[in-house]
Amino acid sequence: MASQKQFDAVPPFPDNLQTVELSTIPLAGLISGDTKVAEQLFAACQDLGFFLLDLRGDHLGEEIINEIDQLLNLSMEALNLPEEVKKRFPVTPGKSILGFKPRGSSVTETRQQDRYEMLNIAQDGLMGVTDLQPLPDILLDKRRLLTSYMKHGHVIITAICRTLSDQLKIPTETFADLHPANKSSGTTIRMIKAFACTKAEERRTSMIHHTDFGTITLLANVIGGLQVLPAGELLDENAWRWVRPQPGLLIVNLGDVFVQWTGRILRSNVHRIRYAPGEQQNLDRYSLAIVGRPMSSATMKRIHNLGVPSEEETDKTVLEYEWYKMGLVKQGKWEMKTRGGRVISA
Ligand SMILES: O=C(O)CCC(=O)C(=O)O
Ligand SMILES: [Fe+2]
Repeated sequence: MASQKQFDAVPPFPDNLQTVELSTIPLAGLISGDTKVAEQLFAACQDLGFFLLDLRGDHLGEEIINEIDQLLNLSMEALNLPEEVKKRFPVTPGKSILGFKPRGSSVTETRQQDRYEMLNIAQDGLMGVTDLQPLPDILLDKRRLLTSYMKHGHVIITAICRTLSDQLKIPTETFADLHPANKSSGTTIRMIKAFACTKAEERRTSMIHHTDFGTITLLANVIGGLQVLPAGELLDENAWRWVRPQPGLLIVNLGDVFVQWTGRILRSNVHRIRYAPGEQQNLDRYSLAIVGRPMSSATMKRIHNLGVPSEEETDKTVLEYEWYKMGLVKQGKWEMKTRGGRVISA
């Protein structure tokens, strides 16, 4: 998450909102393999599939906070480039999420147009697995910063993978080995701009509720807007809870691949971008994510065989499964619901 400086520059997140209680995991304890921290992380990944990662007071963590500050500023510059520039680097609908996604190209739960833009930059290009995708100069100029952040994200993802494997009592490197930085994957750095809402009718969903497809998402933002649905019904607006952004804390959540790999022990929770609350609503909201995926050739097959039988087994590769899910989502045939979170019964 960004530094205190960035938080001081915007109106405060209101105190009177219903927020979700998230576990706070210290990065230092995660990396050093502290047992209590590992247990706490595993519990959070089963109970909600969301937790906070405290980057403060750790050398690597402080470096990451500094990079996030710079990259949030870069996100603002990139997403405010003239439309004709952004249009030269577009996503390819149905084929690739790399590039700029324009505002309003998807819908929300009310079938209204979305209220966000985003840019995805591939890990593959930054790590030299493939050529870097075409990008505007202001981003090419920051290639070193983007690559460094990507590598740091990979360190965090690897540490979380090791902790989860250990807690599931399978070989430590099981999940980490499926995330090599030098093999093709759908992992991206994602920059998002959710638009200010100055009129009452604009205070609605910006990005529709969803679960993340991959394994681990690392999210940094300053202005509120993210909501999760801990329990209850999608259409019950009272069941949604706000996530309070905090300086130095990354928001981490698990995606669908971990649910499949663990026969639904780990949880991929529904979330969405609502609107920025309180006085923050007058500002555009920028968020920066590393959307972590395993290597594309990995399969979705179950890896962990304790626990209950899973009714959603599939042999598809990660890449095949992603487009399969996207296809069903487009046709409105994919039930967007929280999955996983089962207690190990063996
Ligand atoms: O920006 C946020 O708060 C959440 C973004 C998100 O959920 C996503 O990109 O999958
Ligand atoms: Fe998400």
